[in-house]
Amino acid sequence: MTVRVGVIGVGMIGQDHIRRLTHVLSGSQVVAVTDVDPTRAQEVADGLQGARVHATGQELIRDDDVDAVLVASWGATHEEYVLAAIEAGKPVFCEKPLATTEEACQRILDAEVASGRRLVMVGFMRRYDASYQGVKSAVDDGAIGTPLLMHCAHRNPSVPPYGFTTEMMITDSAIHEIDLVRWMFGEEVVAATVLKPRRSSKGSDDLHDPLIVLLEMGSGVLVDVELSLNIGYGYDIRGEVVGESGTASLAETAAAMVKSDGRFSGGVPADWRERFIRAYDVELQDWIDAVATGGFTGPSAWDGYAAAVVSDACLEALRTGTRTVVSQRERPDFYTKS
Ligand SMILES: NC(=O)c1ccc[n+]([C@@H]2O[C@H](COP(=O)([O-])OP(=O)(O)OC[C@H]3O[C@@H](n4cnc5c(N)ncnc54)[C@H](O)[C@@H]3O)[C@@H](O)[C@H]2O)c1
Ligand SMILES: O[C@H]1[C@H](O)[C@@H](O)[C@H](O)[C@@H](O)[C@H]1O
Repeated sequence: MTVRVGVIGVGMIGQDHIRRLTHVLSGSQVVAVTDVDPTRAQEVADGLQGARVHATGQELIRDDDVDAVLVASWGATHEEYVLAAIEAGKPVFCEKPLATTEEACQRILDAEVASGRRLVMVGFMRRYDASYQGVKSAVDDGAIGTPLLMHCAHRNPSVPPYGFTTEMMITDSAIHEIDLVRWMFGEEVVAATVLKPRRSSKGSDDLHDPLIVLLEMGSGVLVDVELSLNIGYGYDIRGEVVGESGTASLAETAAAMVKSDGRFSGGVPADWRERFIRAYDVELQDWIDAVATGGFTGPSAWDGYAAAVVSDACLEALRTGTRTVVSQRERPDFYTKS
């Protein structure tokens, strides 16, 4: 079966996912697109054979020729589309974040549980990255002993000078590490603290960049996350778990290390598209395969909700400057198979 996909939001990642669905992966075809920028939607459709443009996301979801929906619009718009896809009984891949508040994620959970079918997958692609999987294997196998700490760095070369707020450093960027550590350690974050170091002059005046986020896991594992969103030199994602008897770190990602003239050098990825290109491929193929067989896979709406609860606690910690306890609702049995 070829899964006929409709894409809502055809900006950077929407177009990148369309490229992989069309030219890299198997079993799917992009048959419809929409965007609040109709010119952009038309340009993207023109590059696809026979894809139609819908005026709205709601209209695209109702299209009988669309089997499954991919949401890649701005975070705050995800909720309405995910809810509409659930109502239409169609599988939906939603880019992170699932929604930008705990309340919005709760509405999605309630709707999916009421529908009786697992329809939502959230785009937390780092779980599909070979290097993160290697670190997780070392943790799970006991190769480094009981885990005690994790150090993370999330460095973007730059973010747009307008529109990217300090809060988005949490909701849009740190949300990756929030999901990642829940997956890495198989437990929940119970408290969060956000520290504001000296501000970089490279970001916009109202952006407090960098930030340090401290996440306390239920077992006592402490995670520190450096968020530097105007680091300049490239897209650099780092992670190291410290255990009682060893450490496990993400490897450098350069394809080659060149040694010459008494020096060594290697490339740093330009952006997330380059760094996680394989992870996105594996993640979306996994989704397409699950949709084709009527199953479900990957990070669930519960994972999206759990990350949003922590992200909300981080925002509170950012506002108040204090350690903030995370409390989540009881996990419905519906999500125990994740
Ligand atoms: N997993 C990842 O690593 C990753 C990487 C980049 C972006 N993202 C996520 O993907 C989403 C899009 O990010 P982006 O970088 O592509 O942004 P972008 O601004 O490049 O693209 C977003 C597109 O959505 C459109 N849009 C906005 N509101 C809409 C609405 N209500 N209906 C239809 N279209 C709408 C915009 O016009 C734009 O074309 C965000 O949620 C972001 O967090 C995830
Ligand atoms: O939306 C992007 C994307 O999620 C990237 O993976 C992340 O590194 C950026 O910080 C964020 O702004």
